[in-house]
Amino acid sequence: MSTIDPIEIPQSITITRPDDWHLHLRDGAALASVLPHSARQFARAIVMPNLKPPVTTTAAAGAYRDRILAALPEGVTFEPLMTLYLTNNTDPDEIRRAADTGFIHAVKLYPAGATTNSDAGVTDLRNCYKVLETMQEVGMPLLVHGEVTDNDIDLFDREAVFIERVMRPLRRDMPVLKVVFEHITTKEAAQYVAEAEGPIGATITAHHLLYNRNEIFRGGIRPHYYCLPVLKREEHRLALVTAATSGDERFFLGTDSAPHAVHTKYAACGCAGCYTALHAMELYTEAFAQAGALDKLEAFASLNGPAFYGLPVNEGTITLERKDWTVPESVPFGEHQLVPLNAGETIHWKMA
Ligand SMILES: NC(=O)N[C@@H](CC(=O)O)C(=O)O
Ligand SMILES: [Zn+2]
Ligand SMILES: [Zn+2]
Repeated sequence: MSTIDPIEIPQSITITRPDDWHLHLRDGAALASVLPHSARQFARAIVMPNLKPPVTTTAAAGAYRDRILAALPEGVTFEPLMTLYLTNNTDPDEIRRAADTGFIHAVKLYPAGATTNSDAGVTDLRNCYKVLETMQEVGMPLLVHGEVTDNDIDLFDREAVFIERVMRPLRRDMPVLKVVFEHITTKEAAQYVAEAEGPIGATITAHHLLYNRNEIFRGGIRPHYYCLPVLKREEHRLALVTAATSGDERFFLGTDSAPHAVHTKYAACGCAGCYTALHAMELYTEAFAQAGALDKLEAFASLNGPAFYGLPVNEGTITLERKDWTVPESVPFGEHQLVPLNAGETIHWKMA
């Protein structure tokens, strides 16, 4: 993967322990399989609520948090930062209850039908204005899967159209609401976030920093590179790399690691999602090294996210070494198997 002269790149890099600000942990036996991968690298993660059924109440989020903590291996510390799934019917009182818990850190907007397990999502954000006002009042961030779902809008344009049709009107009407534009994939989104007024941040995945849409079709159709929002053209990847390595504190790490059992990826209608929790920090380090910006990795991975969420920076550090290793072909996923991104490929950085 690396394109830079090896002598310019250090043999190792040590940074403050990072967090993952966008993660899918699933539930049950699947949760127990994937959780150690994240906990090995990250101290905390914003845990997505798109379970079946979705996590729509404070009580459900509390129970899910308990299951996550119970699934942690002996002696491993990891703090799940819980979220609620916004629906057309979310009650403003639920937001107040959530804010009072101290363990619910955000509310997630899935436009209905936009992605995996989004059927219960919001059909029209105007249904939610009372709830959004309450969120604004109590300082609860709104995390946004930013894609329109209209069938007349091209799949590759759905994020850019979302900015104009949903993001700008929303933020004009709710100027104090903290918003995270999740897993941004386009130069339009990167530019919007960099220039917008008011409290806004964005997460960027490792795969959108490393790959453009050719990767989905290289030598044949490769379902493990299919996620939503889908990988975009090279010019967009370059804009994301520029944003992530800029030092701008609005941009922070969110893997969007989204595990799906192998038989649901190799299917006539395969699921969207890339599994990167296994080697996330190695992939981000690769992306920053390729850009000659390893000095900007710590801000992106460990400092900007806590600043946005008003949480302390982690204690302790992690070290990544320049060392080749091969990503396994598959890993257990409950009673099934899961194929990680880059399965069978050589990665040039390894967590020490
Ligand atoms: N990113 C994905 O492609 N899939 C995610 C959902 C999401 O984050 O949109 C999933 O839960 O599988
Ligand atoms: Zn999403
Ligand atoms: Zn996601």
